[in-house]
Amino acid sequence: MNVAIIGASGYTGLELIKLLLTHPKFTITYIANSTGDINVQDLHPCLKDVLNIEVSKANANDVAAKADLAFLALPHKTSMSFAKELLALDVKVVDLSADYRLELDTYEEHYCAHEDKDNIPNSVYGLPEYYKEEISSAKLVANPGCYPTASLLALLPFVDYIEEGTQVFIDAKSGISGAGKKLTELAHFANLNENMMAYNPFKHRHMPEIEEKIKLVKNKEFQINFVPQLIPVTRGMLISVYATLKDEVNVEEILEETYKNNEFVRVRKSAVDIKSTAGTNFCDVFVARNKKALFINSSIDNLLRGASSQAVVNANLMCGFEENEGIPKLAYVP
Ligand SMILES: NC(=O)C1=CN([C@@H]2O[C@H](COP(=O)(O)OP(=O)(O)OC[C@H]3O[C@@H](n4cnc5c(N)ncnc54)[C@H](OP(=O)(O)O)[C@@H]3O)[C@@H](O)[C@H]2O)C=CC1
Ligand SMILES: CC(=O)N[C@@H](CCC(=O)OP(=O)(O)O)C(=O)O
Repeated sequence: MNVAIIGASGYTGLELIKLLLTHPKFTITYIANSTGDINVQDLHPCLKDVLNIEVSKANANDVAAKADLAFLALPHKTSMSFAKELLALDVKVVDLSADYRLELDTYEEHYCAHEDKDNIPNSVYGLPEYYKEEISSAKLVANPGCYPTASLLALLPFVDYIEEGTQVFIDAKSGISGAGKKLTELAHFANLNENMMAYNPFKHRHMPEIEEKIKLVKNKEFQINFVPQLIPVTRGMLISVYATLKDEVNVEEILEETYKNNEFVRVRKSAVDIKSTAGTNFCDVFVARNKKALFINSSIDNLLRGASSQAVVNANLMCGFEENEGIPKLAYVP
């Protein structure tokens, strides 16, 4: 199966290149960024003597001539214009941006005017543990955001047991690669080194994504109080959910039961850490209870489970391959 990567000069684009180079069923036949006219080895010096391919200026007709499926590792808004053209040319799309993740109203409230409204109903939310069947027959998969991936995998098993009307708090910590390769004052070494800070508390665009998916999957409405924070690491994401249960239920059993047939969620017996999932597609989850107080803890690699390896899992399912083909399990430890 021939595949294209658009946005190959970015952080998630590079992760896609690395995953697809060693994938047993996919072959990279086209890679692009906004300008083209450069060899991938000059774009990413880490690929010297590993991959020798010219990077093109992104063009949908060229993608359709060379590939059956395209990964869009593009900023939101840019993605939807490419996706629209590619789908019309019968190319399957896995979109890593936010463009097809939300219902139209929610999207337009938190992002911008949508330019491809017709394809929104055809898109499937690419969280395989909850949408596997739909992903398998999809032509367009909206890969979830990194924060929603880790938060939903932690929270969804417990939604039916949380006291309605109570507050759910999500404390979310991310490595700086979550912000992409663009330079910002926040990401400046002197600002982030040996430092930590919250940003956009209760206002982040992933809060409505989490609320919307809880409603769609579990038909329950919760006020999610989401606080993202930056920590001085390159990759990794640690989520801590705090909530109140209706009853003193066996939370360990609920978690084990939910994920017993899911290869890429590991239920841990103690609090999780980010190094054990870095470099992998795993989401590690741990749960603890103090009377009716609930603590759920999850960790992922924001660039992999939060973006590129989850995108390849979705592509595997869309193409009828095994979910785990070419998906990394060995963490960058120590
Ligand atoms: N980083 C992360 O942890 C996660 C990111 N995501 C999402 O994935 C997407 C990619 O993120 P990330 O890799 O971090 O972003 P980066 O900013 O690192 O890379 C963006 C890429 O998009 C390309 N691009 C921008 N505009 C165009 C255009 N008009 N035509 C062609 N290519 C274009 C850039 O190319 P050029 O070099 O030419 O500008 C670059 O390759 C985003 O939507 C992001 O929100 C999702 C989950 C996690
Ligand atoms: C650390 C950091 O800046 N993280 C990004 C989220 C990355 C991500 O998953 O964003 P998408 O919804 O665009 O896919 C942010 O807060 O905007």
